[in-house]
Amino acid sequence: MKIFKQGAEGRLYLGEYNGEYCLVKERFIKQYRHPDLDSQISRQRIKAETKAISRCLNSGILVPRILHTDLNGRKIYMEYFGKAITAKEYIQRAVAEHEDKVAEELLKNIGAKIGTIIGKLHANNIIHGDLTTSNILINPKGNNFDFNVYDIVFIDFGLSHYNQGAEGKGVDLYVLERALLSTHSEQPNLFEHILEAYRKECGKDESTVVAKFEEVRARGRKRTMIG
Ligand SMILES: Nc1ncnc2c1ncn2[C@@H]1O[C@H](COP(=O)(O)OP(=O)(O)OP(=O)(O)O)[C@@H](O)[C@H]1O
Repeated sequence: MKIFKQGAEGRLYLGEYNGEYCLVKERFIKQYRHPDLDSQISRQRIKAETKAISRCLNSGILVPRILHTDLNGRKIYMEYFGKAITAKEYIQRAVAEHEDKVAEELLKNIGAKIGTIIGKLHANNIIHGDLTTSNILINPKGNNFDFNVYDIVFIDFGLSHYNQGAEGKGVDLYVLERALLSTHSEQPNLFEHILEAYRKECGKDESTVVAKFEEVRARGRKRTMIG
């Protein structure tokens, strides 16, 4: 068993299900939590992830297929994108490996693509819950990595939920903006590129959601100032 990633919440490893090579995501038991509560949270996350993934697939949004869930074993077996890198890595490499103008164009394109997908998620009332560039995969279409030819795959739906209201969507955008500000502080235009494409895609509630996002952001600023 090859451990792929070991974090505080759980571990990822490469496994097999029904003869298919896959990624297994296992959540740890938290000793500090009451066992019943811990088991409830873990089940809730796994269910949230599988539900959101099936909603995404029905809406034509690329996500890893779920091959199997094991609620008692706290495991999800999912499709593994072996050639993919995270959007975080893509953005860092795009900037490091290209001249400014080319890099700006690549960032504009990826921002537009990401914005369109988040717009689609929200048009289908899927709130991701943890939008960061580590939770977006860039999957090359060919065998060799090409900065222009790739699919975008959203992952990590454990904190997701289904909600038609503007608040959840506004918060989703705010979480992403904060993540970009801390992870990609040298690319201040990235969020604007995302928001521009988002507005075109997210449907009839577009202006209500963006107003809500601005309200959430203003609340966040106030909190930061007060400390
Ligand atoms: N289906 C997949 N195919 C390829 N790589 C993946 C896949 N799912 C996750 N990864 C990789 O593993 C990393 C962590 O995945 P994920 O965010 O789902 O796990 P997590 O335990 O919730 O992590 P964290 O708590 O840090 O968010 C991703 O950033 C990505 O690099």
